[in-house]
Amino acid sequence: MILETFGVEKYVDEFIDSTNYILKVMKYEGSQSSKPSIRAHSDQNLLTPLYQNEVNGLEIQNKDGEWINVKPLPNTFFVMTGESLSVWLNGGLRSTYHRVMMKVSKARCCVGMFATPRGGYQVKAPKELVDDKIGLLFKPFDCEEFLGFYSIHAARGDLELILRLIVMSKILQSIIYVKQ
Ligand SMILES: O=C(O)CCC(=O)C(=O)O
Ligand SMILES: [Fe+2]
Repeated sequence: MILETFGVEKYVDEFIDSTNYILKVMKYEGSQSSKPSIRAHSDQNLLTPLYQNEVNGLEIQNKDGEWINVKPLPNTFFVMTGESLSVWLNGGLRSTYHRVMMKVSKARCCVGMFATPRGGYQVKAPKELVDDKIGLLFKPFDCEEFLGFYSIHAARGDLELILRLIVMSKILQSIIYVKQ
């Protein structure tokens, strides 16, 4: 549906063939802490459909910086866009900046299907989405290589570098969106 919206549905097969899926089951104990159970971030993959057991906790940030509670609806998936999709669409969709804040004592269970570009596939916007006005906004990259680099540095505790990368990506994002 997203590819159709952007008029690039001819890439659907290539897109699906180059995607891996990781199913993650998460459980958060109930808590009323003011600290997030998952810090604010954007997923680095393509898309994340989430199913929640009707317990609040997920929040997303809007363009004005306000945190909005995502009300879990029965029999409904909530789909978040990741950084790789944003790159593939040449900035056409913004990745969803989100966090988990537990405010109730009831435990929250959540299932997420993380659709991630396969290793060896270069995430690059198709030519139809690159015009003379905005050009190619992001350097093509291999998501698996990037995630490997990211986790090695996170495991080494190289937090300063990670934080710098996150700040840089946020600055780049704001420059790109101001440009648009
Ligand atoms: O539990 C959730 O609703 C979101 C989890 C999440 O953001 C993640 O695992 O990246
Ligand atoms: Fe996430």
